[in-house]
Amino acid sequence: MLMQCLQNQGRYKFGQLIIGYQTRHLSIGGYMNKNVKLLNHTNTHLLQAIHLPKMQLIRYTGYRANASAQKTGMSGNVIIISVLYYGGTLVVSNVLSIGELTSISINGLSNFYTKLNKGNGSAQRIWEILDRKYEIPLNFGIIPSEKRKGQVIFDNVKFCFPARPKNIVLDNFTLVLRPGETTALVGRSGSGKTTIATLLLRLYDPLNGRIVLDDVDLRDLSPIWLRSHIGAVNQEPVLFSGTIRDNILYGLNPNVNFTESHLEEAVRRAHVDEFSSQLPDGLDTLRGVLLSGGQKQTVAIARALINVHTSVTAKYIVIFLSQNPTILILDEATSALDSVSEELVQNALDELAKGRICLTIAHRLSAIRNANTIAVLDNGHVIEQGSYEQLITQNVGTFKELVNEFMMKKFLVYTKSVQCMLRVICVK
Ligand SMILES: Nc1ncnc2c1ncn2[C@@H]1O[C@H](COP(=O)(O)OP(=O)(O)OP(=O)(O)O)[C@@H](O)[C@H]1O
Repeated sequence: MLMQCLQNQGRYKFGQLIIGYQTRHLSIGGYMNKNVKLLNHTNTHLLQAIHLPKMQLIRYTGYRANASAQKTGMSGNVIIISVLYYGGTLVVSNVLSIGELTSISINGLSNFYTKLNKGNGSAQRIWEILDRKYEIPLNFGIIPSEKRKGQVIFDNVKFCFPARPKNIVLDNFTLVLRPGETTALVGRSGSGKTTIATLLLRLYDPLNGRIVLDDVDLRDLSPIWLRSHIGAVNQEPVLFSGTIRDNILYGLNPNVNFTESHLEEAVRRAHVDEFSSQLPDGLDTLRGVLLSGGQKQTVAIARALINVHTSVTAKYIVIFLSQNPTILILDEATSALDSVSEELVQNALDELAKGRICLTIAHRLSAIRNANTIAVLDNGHVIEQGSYEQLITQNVGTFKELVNEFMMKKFLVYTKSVQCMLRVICVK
């Protein structure tokens, strides 16, 4: 109701609505902890990225939640007093013993007290998050008058996360992402691939060096403008409570000319329909958060796809959404899919990447084979770079090792499944 009402009044964007969604549940004490969990560190970035820190709205919904919690508390008290009053009359008329009445009251009181404490703890966490100061101010920086088509350059970037200042993640990292080209990042786990995507989204600033988009340092650009030009699908797409449809459409600019057929096409191409059609309410099934990892990824891909399609006539990620993104980040976007769906979805993503600056991070060969350039990362810098054909023909090198390891893993999986099949046949 609240969301509908505010949306009708055009007081905030659809993405903001999600927070309304989350906080709305605060009024139902039992759900409080579950929903507050969503507001963790990563999601604070998410809020930044989808322009959510409109404190007014969040505070508004926070107050609403607070008011609702108070109402719940008060109604609880009224119920207890009524029970005591009515129970007292039953005791007087010997229908109920004092012991029975006391057990009912103590039970009710302890439930109420537990919920009250849970509510207090959760509300505190929300306020802590709302009171956080953003290190990267959102409403600051250049908003270029025209859409950028140029290249992204990571120029001698050095970076470590503030939480681990001694762990240098990137050192002397230099890479050029060219418009219309797909650049794939490969490397062992922990080599810094996702960190590069994080820096491109300007969730952190480098310690040394710079990242430039069309000769402009990202630090000089408006973060809101920058993020609105980046589309991303990541390893663990964040889905909110609400329907699958809400999760695909969230962040979609309400002013764009969106039609149901755009949604249907994105759903079909991302293969969301394969599982949504089995659900009783299809795309309108609630609790999008209960989907499997692979299903969540398809929903995130549908998000990215719909933004591209609606922008043709008329807004990732998973997490970040943008209207016809100039830059596309695919961070293990198909890692949770089975091999058949992976191939189909990969084709859709390859098409999505056309004409954009695409940064793809993947462990699977199928996701990088078509990349124009593959950069192999080790200890935070590029050690090998070239096309798939160039790198694969090298006799030695990290890329070759990674490919061999990948082939070996694939072979082991294959032999295991053959063994299983043979066992089933023998048992039969
Ligand atoms: N938020 C964070 N705070 C502190 N350290 C972090 C944070 N995120 C990542 N790291 C560290 O930074 C290094 C690089 O992590 P990153 O996620 O970029 O690696 P990756 O190459 O993407 O790995 P994977 O292939 O497993 O996803 C790791 O040592 C990791 O522990």
